[in-house]
Amino acid sequence: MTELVVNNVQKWLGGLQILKGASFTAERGSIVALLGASGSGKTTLLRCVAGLEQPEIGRIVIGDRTVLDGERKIALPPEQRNIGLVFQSYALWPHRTVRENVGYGLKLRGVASAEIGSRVQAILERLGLGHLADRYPSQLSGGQQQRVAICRALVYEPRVLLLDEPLSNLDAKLREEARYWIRKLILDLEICAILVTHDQSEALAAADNILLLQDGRIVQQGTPQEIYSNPNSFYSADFLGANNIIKGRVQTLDGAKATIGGEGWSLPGVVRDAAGVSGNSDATAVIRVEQISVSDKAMEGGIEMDLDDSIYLGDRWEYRLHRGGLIAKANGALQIAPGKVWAWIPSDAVWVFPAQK
Ligand SMILES: Nc1ncnc2c1ncn2[C@@H]1O[C@H](COP(=O)(O)OP(=O)(O)OP(=O)(O)O)[C@@H](O)[C@H]1O
Repeated sequence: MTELVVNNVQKWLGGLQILKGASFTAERGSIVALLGASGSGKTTLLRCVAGLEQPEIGRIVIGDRTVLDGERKIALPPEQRNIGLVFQSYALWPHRTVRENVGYGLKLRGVASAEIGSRVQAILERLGLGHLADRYPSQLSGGQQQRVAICRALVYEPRVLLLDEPLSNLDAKLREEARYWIRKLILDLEICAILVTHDQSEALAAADNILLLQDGRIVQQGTPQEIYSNPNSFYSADFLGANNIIKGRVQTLDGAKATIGGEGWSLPGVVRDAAGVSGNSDATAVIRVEQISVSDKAMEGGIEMDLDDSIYLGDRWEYRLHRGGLIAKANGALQIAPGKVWAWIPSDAVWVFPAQK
């Protein structure tokens, strides 16, 4: 069931158009990640859904209620939107206990104190914080503070939970755990969550759908698998994964099949964005690092390359390779001595795009 509809949202700030017509939908029991480079408009889009910014143009529907309609001049305030908000900074009140932090919004809305008590206790128990209810934020770890911020947003029983970089203040291990339990919580509660992040691994691991933003536009949307393995532009291909970015010239072009090459090298590949790619044009190829396999034994169909170094990374080795002007990185389980090697690069993993600066 669709819980959130965002249609052609456009927003100007300081005389500049920051959002240039964003449209998407989000379903109950799912997480949508807004992913993109710094300044691409992720936070502004989230703030528009929250009601903290009023877009000049567009329509936003939460549940069955239109909360924004630029044409009809409808713009409901945040407290009438049935949303929960979690900020990067958590924004807890330092002089209020955990229980008071979580219950304060209900009190402002005139909910009876007995009901506040039971709702606050229930959500604290659910997130494993029941025993910390009387502590102050300064007496909690970063991870616990983050859970309190999420409790405070969930205690309203919102239809849509809006999370702005909620994990970025946690250390790497806690972050990995948090994205797992937050995802589970949202699916269990059968609500819908919008997660702003600039961290691709967070979006890939936590979201059902990813919206990739560039310069105020959603340039691609899809499941994590679609976005990762089927990018429609150089920006999408480059934003995700660990990549080899290779500059060359189109040597042959036959429909979507292209050969790209340079001094002493040539690779068959597929054109992913045809605009600007033609016979003999400059081009840029993207090859995910994990797509290249390397062996010190001759491989049929492999290309001969020089291995300059094997670098130990703990869970794998990183190979530094070159052939003429072609420079690439690859991974493998074994150390390989510098010298002649063979690299296997499937042609459908060589993604050819128009030349990038
Ligand atoms: N109040 C404002 N007045 C003018 N420009 C603004 C204002 N707020 C944001 N911007 C600009 O809007 C653009 C988008 O900002 P936004 O914070 O939405 O990006 P973001 O993708 O969330 O970036 P980040 O990952 O760095 O938080 C940026 O260029 C920013 O400078």
